[in-house]
Amino acid sequence: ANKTRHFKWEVEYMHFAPDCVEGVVMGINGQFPGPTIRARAGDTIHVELTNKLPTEGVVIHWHGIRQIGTPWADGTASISQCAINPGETFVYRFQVDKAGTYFYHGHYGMQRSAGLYGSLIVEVGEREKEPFQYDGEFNLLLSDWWHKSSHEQEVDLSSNPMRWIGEPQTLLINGRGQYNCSLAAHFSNSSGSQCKLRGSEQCAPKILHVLPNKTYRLRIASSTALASLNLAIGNHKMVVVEADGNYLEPFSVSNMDIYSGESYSVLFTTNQEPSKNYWISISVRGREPKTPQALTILNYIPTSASKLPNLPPPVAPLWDDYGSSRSFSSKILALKGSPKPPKKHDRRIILLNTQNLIDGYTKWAINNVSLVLPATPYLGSIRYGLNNAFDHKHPPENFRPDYDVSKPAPNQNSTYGSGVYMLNFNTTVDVILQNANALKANVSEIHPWHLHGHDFWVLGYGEGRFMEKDEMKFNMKNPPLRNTAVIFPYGWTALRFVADNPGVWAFHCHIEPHLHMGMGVVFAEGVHHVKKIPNEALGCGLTGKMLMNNVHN
Ligand SMILES: O=C1O[C@H]([C@@H](O)CO)C(O)=C1O
Repeated sequence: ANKTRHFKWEVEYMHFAPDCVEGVVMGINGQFPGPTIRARAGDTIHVELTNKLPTEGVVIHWHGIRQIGTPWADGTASISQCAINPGETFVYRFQVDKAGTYFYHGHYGMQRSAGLYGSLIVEVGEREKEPFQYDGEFNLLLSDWWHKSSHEQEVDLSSNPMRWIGEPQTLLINGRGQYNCSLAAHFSNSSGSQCKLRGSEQCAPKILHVLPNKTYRLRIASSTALASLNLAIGNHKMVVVEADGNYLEPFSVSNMDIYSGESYSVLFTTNQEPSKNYWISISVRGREPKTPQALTILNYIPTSASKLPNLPPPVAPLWDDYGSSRSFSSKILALKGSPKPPKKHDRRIILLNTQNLIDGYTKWAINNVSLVLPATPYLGSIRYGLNNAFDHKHPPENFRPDYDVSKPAPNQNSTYGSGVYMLNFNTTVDVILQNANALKANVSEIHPWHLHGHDFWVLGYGEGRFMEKDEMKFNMKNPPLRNTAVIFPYGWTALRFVADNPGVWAFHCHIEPHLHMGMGVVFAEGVHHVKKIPNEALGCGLTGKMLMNNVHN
């Protein structure tokens, strides 16, 4: 039988030392990361969220949950709801319809960077079975951490000239990392010192205790604000079986890339020498690494957990070895029997990603429009026909045919916009994400794009500018279903989804500072089918005024 799982949460700032340096984190019920939600497919999650932040609003997005029939519970400020004010309580009530590894996080300003995140794990329904077997499981929620507050980061990003937030000080595994020391200092020839941890500190790594000759499931999700990651387990192969809540055709790797917004399950077998322990390492990929590897230990019971591995930690592929990144991505294919994409698209939207300047402010723009979120959340304004709530100019479907994606833009200026891509209900939409050169010559960055309210099929990746003939190479046989997909430097990525979920949905770069600088678009479909939106989601902007007028009339 399906259950409703009740949670009462309070979001508040608290002192914490995620990387052994005390700072302030945004925690939930005194915990950082927030509490793990565990449920079964078909269950209803009921979170009564009270904002205990003294002076700022908050929302929580349930990343990977499609919110079918509950678009107001998607937790995106200015899109699905008004931010919850200090002292107020908002109820998130939604169904988790599909088993998988998910997480939740703040979706307002830079609150994810402030530490507002946690795991959401959906097990298969009572009478269902996973298509693989294992003896035990662990959960790794990965994130990155700065010593500057998220408020200072926001001011820095919004300044003229922009001050970039820089690379994170520390990578965190389950909210724990070590700043300025390494568990494996004895293997490095740099001056790094050996961490002195007794195990009771907030930053002490969570060790994975395993029995020999068993198979374990590792659930992994990346909530990083910026970093692209690579995970490896010393001496152990991993079999990748799930991505973003969808089963994959299993494949074996010795290390794997994980971009912000992605989740995976891998299986590994404890078939190594049991008198030793092994490293689990998280390293930076895709940006010049200035952040040391994060480490924890795979401990073979009954070997002492404090015995450090006698080999150096795994070495990740070089940060700019995109060949290795592409090769990993190309192995991700849907498990046989998974839903297949419709053969034809009804509409194809091509989205050029550029870094721009608007009056000297550094921004990211999509087809030359940098997203600014309106004061009235779109879901309410579209549902109730409040036409002045956002730009009614349709955002562009494409970009200039003579644009050279391999060079800095000849005209680096762009415009602000809050327009919406209105999708016809139940139609098939292709999105081609087109990467380009950033402001500086010879720079093009990785961007993991995340879609709310849907999974999409990843039909293919290519280099250079997308051409109509590239669709001949789309994988129509077993493309993976996902909610996040990366664009590689100077490349394109082709996605297909069916606009079958009434609501308004963000589609954006999951690098939090990039979204903050405008790197996203908004899709809306079937909004007239949306049932009564709770008033608590509407109490701001023009919908707030509408509610007040209704009371008075
Ligand atoms: O948005 C960004 O800005 C910086 C750099 O381009 C300018 O400082 C960077 O690395 C980003 O990803």
